[in-house]
Amino acid sequence: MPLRPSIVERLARARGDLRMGVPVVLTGEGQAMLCVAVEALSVERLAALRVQGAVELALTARRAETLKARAYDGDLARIAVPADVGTEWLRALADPADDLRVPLKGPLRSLREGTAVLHRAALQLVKSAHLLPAALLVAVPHGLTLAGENGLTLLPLSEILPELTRSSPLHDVVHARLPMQAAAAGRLHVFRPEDGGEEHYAIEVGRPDRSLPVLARLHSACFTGDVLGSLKCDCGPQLKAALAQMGAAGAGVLLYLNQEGRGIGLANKMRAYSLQDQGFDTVEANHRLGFEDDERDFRIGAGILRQMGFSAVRLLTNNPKKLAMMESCGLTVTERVPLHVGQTEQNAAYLATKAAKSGHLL
Ligand SMILES: Nc1nc2c(ncn2[C@@H]2O[C@H](COP(=O)(O)OP(=O)(O)OP(=O)(O)O)[C@@H](O)[C@H]2O)c(=O)[nH]1
Ligand SMILES: [Zn+2]
Repeated sequence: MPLRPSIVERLARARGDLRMGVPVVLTGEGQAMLCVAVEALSVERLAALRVQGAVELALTARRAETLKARAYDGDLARIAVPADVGTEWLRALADPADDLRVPLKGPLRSLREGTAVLHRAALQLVKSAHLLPAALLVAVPHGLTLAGENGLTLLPLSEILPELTRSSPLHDVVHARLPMQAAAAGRLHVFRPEDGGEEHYAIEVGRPDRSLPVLARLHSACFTGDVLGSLKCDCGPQLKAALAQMGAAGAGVLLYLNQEGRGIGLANKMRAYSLQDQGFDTVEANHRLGFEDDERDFRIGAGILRQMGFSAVRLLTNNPKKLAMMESCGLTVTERVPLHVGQTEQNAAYLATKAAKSGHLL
């Protein structure tokens, strides 16, 4: 292997850069652009970007819709950033926290000339870094030289696009016995992706027969529900009930997928909770932040199950998308096992919204 980092390694580095507010350089379609995440932007970096050229803001069409800004590129909007605005102006466009208090943010001039391919990649990158989906971009004439001279991560579009859409291979780095309250015969496997992303866990209960459909649960991390016992969702009781059911049956597999907040990360989920306190439901809150309802990659769970030798599942879920994704990844779902536990007064509206808007089965 050469010393130079591969594109997968540079992408992992770029996510770290973006979280720290360090620019990366995107190239493609004969263009080069500096890119910084708005959430991590400092006053000094904004000044340094302005020295390089005109600054543009990329927002998802979801966020643009709330801001009443034109999204000429379909799924995203490119907004011209006036020379006299500061980081606060930009942050207010990225973060809906004070939308209700300050509804008119603008006027916003959307750009329609040229291409949005680098902007699109920039938004995918900041999302994958679990930041607010808002990026600042500046076109520069010599991206390669600029990156080399300033030690910036260079990301050619042709190399990163396939990586941004594929699911990284995962490796079972370690597994060990873990007796649990719900099942004395437990075993925890830690799966680590090759792309430097989140690790995921598989909890095997008993020794499930690989030739038979296994009782399985794909559980997405919910720090608030799983650990703190939040009453706003049903995650904690679902986790407990799934393990208890596997313990009682003597066999099963629970995947604990680190896709907090349906894939947007805990900070963004807390932003969504704050919007929910302003009266928006779980889906509306995601949209106002600029995300889709559900940003999870369900292929990960299917991949882990296959790697563990399972080909058929009895899936504990109320989410039809999980069933569809299992099937499309080549796993047979022989049965959906409903998992209705943990309904509270506080989560009744949340569960009703999931049923009405996200197709959850009651
Ligand atoms: N963005 C966002 N995420 C939430 C909210 N409430 C819970 N979550 C997250 O939603 C996910 C719930 O995951 P799962 O328990 O796998 O749920 P599901 O898709 O409803 O499917 P089943 O439980 O299998 O029926 C977790 O990642 C939670 O952190 C919310 O209001 N906003
Ligand atoms: Zn939850």
